[in-house]
Amino acid sequence: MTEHTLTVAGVAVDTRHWIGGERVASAETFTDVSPIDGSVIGGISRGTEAEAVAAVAAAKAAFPAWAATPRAERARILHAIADGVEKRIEDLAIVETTDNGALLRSHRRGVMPRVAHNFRFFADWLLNLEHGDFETRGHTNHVSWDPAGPSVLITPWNAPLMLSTWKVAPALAAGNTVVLKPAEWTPLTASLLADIAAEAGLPAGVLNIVQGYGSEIGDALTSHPDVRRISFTGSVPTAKRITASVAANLTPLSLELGGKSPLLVFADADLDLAVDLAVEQYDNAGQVCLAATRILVEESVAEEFTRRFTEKAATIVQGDPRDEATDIGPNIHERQLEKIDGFVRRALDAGARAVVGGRRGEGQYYAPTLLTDVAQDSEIVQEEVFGPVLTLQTFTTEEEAVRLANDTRFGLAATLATGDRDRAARVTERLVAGTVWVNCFFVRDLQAPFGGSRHSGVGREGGTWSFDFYCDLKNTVTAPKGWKDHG
Ligand SMILES: NC(=O)C1=CN([C@@H]2O[C@H](COP(=O)(O)OP(=O)(O)OC[C@H]3O[C@@H](n4cnc5c(N)ncnc54)[C@H](O)[C@@H]3O)[C@@H](O)[C@H]2O)C=CC1
Ligand SMILES: O=C(O)/C=C/C=C(\O)C(=O)O
Repeated sequence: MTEHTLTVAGVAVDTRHWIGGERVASAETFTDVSPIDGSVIGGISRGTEAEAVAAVAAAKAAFPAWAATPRAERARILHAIADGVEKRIEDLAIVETTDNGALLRSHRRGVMPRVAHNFRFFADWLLNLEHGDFETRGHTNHVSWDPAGPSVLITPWNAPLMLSTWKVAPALAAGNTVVLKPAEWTPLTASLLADIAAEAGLPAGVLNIVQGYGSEIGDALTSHPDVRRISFTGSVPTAKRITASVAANLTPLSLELGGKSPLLVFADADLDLAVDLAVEQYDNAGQVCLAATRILVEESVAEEFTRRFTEKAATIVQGDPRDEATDIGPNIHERQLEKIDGFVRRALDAGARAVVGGRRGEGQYYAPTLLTDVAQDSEIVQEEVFGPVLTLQTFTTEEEAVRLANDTRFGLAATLATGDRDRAARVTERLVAGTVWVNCFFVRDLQAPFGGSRHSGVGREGGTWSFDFYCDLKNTVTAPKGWKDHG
């Protein structure tokens, strides 16, 4: 324990950066606050450009040796990190919940096991890399995956360790070194990951973590000429800024951004299932990029759907995310709550009706909200709120349903509730979305491509898409003749 250690729910967390295998403190700190009750968790090193540059230098220095480390050894260390995550699931879960307010039970049973899986999955991916050689007019083509170099990974607060390790694990497996910049509202579990990685034997400089405000250190990271890959999850405005900053170096960029995804409920659907799917969109207090926040219901069942939805929504337990019985915790930050409430106020002023909720609760909690009487071109239908706010619109034909579903600038996901397979196939084909769920939601598999079209992102993550992004793919074509030993 040092003066830089915080005790968070009984867990020791270092508040400094992790650069070149050492803890580095900034002269200044920023204050980390728990959304559960607004209490101050403590001061975290407030990174400067100098520390951002030092982290890239450490990643650059460590790159040749890590890239040359045999695959089996890289995979072994990644599995050791997964072991470390599994041993510390309880610590990681309670620290994450304290920091971002998402449900403790989800962190324990779902999220942190997935964090370990991220490392195991990409370790195994590395060991099974293969693209069979193939021939062109007698010449042999051989594909190889060269590590790309230092990679900057910038991550958000809504699923901090899960979304960070989604990037860290494939980058490390591919042989890249990493500078991770966690979101300033949720800095803690990244620091624990540094401890776990060091204990697992990850060499110094292979994983570096710089804490701080994106607005202060983001450009230093993303415009750095030694950075070979950048992967970002977060908002569209920040993505645009990063895109501009990488232009000088043409640094390859992966962007996973927001959404305004539809849930289409057809009259032939199992209505109870459709209602369950709709209420699920409040999970994590609506702070999920994939959330289907626009409910589109076929006119003939809209009244009944709304009745059942309202009944079901009334049973949602909102409160302390550490309680097993809680369904929805707080929103991340006062600033975010003001943003959410602003969206709702403006929608109500414009004539929307709050069938459910429509106001702030105590502290950092926002009442689960369903708004009807909203126009397709209104702000509340077009913009990502990132809070527990859903809209409900109706349609009368399949054609209209598809048109409304596709009519935003996003294209991340879509969910269908229908009892008709042919309809599901027809509609799915016409939807602009990176993921379509039919009669289900949030069934996720790391093998699947994940990401969005239009303003929802650039590129895909998951499986081969993540792994290949962090590599310089090379095809070597060898002639059949010319070898001295063959004459
Ligand atoms: N798609 C998603 O998963 C997410 C979407 N959002 C959306 O963004 C809205 C605003 O949330 P914010 O926290 O402000 O998102 P943000 O996009 O500003 O933050 C995400 C990450 O980007 C970093 N960042 C900020 N400015 C940067 C810069 N100039 N260069 C490099 N990195 C920078 C932040 O420090 C953080 O680590 C939300 O209301 C929501 O609509 C936010 C988080 C996640
Ligand atoms: O958990 C997943 O598989 C994906 C989660 C993605 C988000 O919550 C996000 O990017 O906001």
